[in-house]
Amino acid sequence: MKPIKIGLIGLGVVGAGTFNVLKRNQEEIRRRAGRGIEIAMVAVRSLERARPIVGADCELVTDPDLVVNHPDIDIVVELIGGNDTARDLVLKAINNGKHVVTANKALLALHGNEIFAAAQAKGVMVAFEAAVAGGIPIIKALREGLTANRIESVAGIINGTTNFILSEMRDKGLDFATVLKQAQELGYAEADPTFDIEGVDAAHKATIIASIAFGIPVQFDKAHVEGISTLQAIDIRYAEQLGYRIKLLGITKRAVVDGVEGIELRVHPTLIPAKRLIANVEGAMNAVLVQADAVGATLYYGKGAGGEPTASAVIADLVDITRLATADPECRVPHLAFQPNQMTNVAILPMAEITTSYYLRVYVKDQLGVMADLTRILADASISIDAVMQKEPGEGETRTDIIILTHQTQEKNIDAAIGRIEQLDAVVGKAVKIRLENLS
Ligand SMILES: NC(=O)c1ccc[n+]([C@@H]2O[C@H](COP(=O)([O-])OP(=O)(O)OC[C@H]3O[C@@H](n4cnc5c(N)ncnc54)[C@H](O)[C@@H]3O)[C@@H](O)[C@H]2O)c1
Ligand SMILES: N[C@@H](CCO)C(=O)O
Ligand code: NA
Repeated sequence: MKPIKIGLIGLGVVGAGTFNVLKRNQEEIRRRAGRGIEIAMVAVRSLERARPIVGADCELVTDPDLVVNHPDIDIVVELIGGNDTARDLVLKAINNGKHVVTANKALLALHGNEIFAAAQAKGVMVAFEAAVAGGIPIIKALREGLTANRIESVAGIINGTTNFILSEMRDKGLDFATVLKQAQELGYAEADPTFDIEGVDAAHKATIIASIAFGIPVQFDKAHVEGISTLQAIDIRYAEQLGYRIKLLGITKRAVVDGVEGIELRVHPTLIPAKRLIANVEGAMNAVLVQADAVGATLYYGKGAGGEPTASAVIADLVDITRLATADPECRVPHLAFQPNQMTNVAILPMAEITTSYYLRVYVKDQLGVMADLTRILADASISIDAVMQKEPGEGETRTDIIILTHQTQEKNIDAAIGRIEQLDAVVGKAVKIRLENLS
């Protein structure tokens, strides 16, 4: 059988990784796919930089339209990132009857519904394993391996850059800016690293996960997104003293509020008990914890970023498409796990309605009665306390930190209580609130 022909757009970290792995393992991959996978054309910005990577035989162009319009290309691999051009190119490729592989989570989180509908109409596949947790086959696991289950929740460390930053800050006491620079040099960070730091990249991935886990459309605009830029080193230390690690988690889970089913979809720094496996995922590594009714908890761990780990996922998609290209479209795995006409409209819940536990840090004047005031306000709001830590004021200081861990309550309750706490005379400035998940 003749090799399947690939057109690659973008030869950066992931593009070059894909080229290298395909070349290195081509014989093994051919034996698995049933036919060869050949990169026939690559669209790049700089021909000079690309030639040494692709070698003499591959056609190099600077116009990506030549790739998506080429009659002999079967699969277009989009690895340029961003939204507008990538959306245009992917839709053109689909309309030209080509299958698409993309690592672009931003594109799918924002335009996935449109892209999957177009692909469905044309009978082509859009594969995106690399878009979520890079090399970890989490899309495969959720869409296929766990297909018997009702999925209850997914919680993951799904941004390598921020996990690397949090780990290095905690372990080595390095400052934020130094570690971010290292993450950029190592090829983990997005072109715009604020996407990593502010939780946007993780929210793109969580949005895609929510859709596949629960059979709902992709709805990035409904996700709650908080990053690590305002996280203070002192809270990482206090959390550790209380037996917790702070991780940036992407969380999506089923919830019932006032008898109505909803879906939580949120990204924020989260305290996790230090003894949990996922709390010990360090550096740029990713991990995704899935709770499902039949299988129970399963944990997926590996490299979520970097050229070759991400290429591993891109090429797995190429092999899948190669195997399924001639199959009846009805028999292929649905893009979002559920058949397109079986998606539901369960609403994403507003943050006020979500339920979790909390870490509170309140900076107080060290005076009699302040602890009693804090506990009374929490008791009035029916919020029970799990642990309290009061720090001794430093030498010559009259103010100190009180740290409280709460049991589960709704976000609107804790916010109302914090409002009252901040009005106390003894309380200085704003309270720090960090969500806490036991992830048992
Ligand atoms: N780097 C990772 O670890 C990683 C992991 C998973 C997913 N991703 C995703 O993979 C995609 C690519 O990421 P990357 O890290 O390789 O980025 P990158 O910046 O290293 O590479 C992108 C390349 O595309 C080229 N490019 C941009 N516009 C182009 C155009 N119109 N025509 C031709 N070339 C063009 C750029 O010159 C650059 O070489 C992004 O969507 C990213 O979110 C990256
Ligand atoms: N910037 C992303 C790349 C992988 O999607 C990360 O740090 O995880
Ligand atoms: Na993946």
